[in-house]
Amino acid sequence: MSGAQIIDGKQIAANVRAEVAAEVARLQKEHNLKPGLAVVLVGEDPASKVYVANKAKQTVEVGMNSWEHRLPAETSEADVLALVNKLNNDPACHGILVQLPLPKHINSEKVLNSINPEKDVDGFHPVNVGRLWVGERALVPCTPTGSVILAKTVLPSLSGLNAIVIGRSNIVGKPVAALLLRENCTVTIAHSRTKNIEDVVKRADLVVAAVGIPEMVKGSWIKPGATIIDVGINRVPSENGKTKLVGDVAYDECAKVAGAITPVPGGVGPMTIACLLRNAAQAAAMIAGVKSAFA
Ligand SMILES: Nc1nc(=O)c2c([nH]1)NC[C@@H]1CN(c3ccc(C(=O)N[C@@H](CCC(=O)O)C(=O)O)cc3)C=[N+]21
Repeated sequence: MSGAQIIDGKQIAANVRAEVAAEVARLQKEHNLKPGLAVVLVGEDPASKVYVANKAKQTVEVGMNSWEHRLPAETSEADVLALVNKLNNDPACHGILVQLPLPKHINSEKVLNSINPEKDVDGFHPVNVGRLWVGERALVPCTPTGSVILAKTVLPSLSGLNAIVIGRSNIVGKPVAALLLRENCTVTIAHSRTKNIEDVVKRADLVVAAVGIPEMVKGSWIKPGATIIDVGINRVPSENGKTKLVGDVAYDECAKVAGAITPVPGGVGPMTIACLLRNAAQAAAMIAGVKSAFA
C-alpha cells in the first residue's frame, strides 16, 4: 500500500523530549534554574482538551515545573488579562501558553499581546513574529518548528527545494513559511483562493499541509518522491459510527506516490508538545541570561 517512508513523529518527539530533559538537567546543575511552564485553559474546547491531556505529564517528565489554570467559559476578559499579568510577574514561571480558541467574548489578540514576549512559548506575540521574520533570536511557534524537524529527518538539507505550504494561518502557515525560507527553500504559500492548486503542489519537493480540510490533498497532486508533512488534525465520522482522526492529506493515495510522509495521528501532533517544552527551556535560559542549547 505504502511506498513512502513513514516519518515517526512519536519517536522523533521522544528524542526531542530527551534533549529537553538533558537541557533542563544542565540548567539546574549549572545555573540552579528550573524552567516552569503555565498553561491557561478557558472553557472546554475539545481540541484544546486533547492537547492539554499529555502536556502537563510531559512537562513534569522532562523535569520542569508545570501549572495548569483551568477557568470556566464565562470568565471575563479582565480576569484572563489579570492572570496573564500575574504570570508575567512570577519569576518561577518562564513560559505562558493561553490555549486557543478562547471563548467568543474574549479578544484573543488582546490576551496574546499581553503575554511578556520573553515568556511567549507559543511564539504568537507580534514581537516574536517580527523577530522570526527578520532572523533575530525568537521564540518560534511549536508546530512549525516540529514540522521542519520532521522534514529534516528525511531531507538533511532543505536548501534549494521547492516547498509549498498549504494554509496561511498565523499559527502554522505563515511561521512555517518563514522557517522554510530560512532553510533556503523556494517557498510558495497556497490557500483557499489559489488557482490550480494541484499544479502548484505538483511542483513541490516538500509539501506542508495546514489548511484544516480533511484529506484535501490528493495522491494525483503529489510529485513522485516528494516529502509530505501533514499538519491537519481533523476529527471525522468513521465507518463504525465513531470518529477518527485524519489529516489534511489523503494518506493512503499520497503514501503511494510520496518519498516520505507523516501519519495522523503520530506525526506532527506529538512534535508540537515536544517543541513547546523546548521553547519553555529556551525561554528560561533567555530570561536568566544564560546560554541555551536550543536557540
Ligand atoms: N495556544 C495554543 N497553542 C497550541 O499549540 C494549541 C492550542 N492553543 N490549542 C489547541 C491546538 C491543538 N494542538 C495539538 C497539539 C498536539 C496534538 C497531539 O499531540 N496529537 C496527537 C494525538 C491526537 C489524538 O490521539 O487525539 C497526534 O497527532 O498524534 C493535538 C493537538 C495544539 N494547539
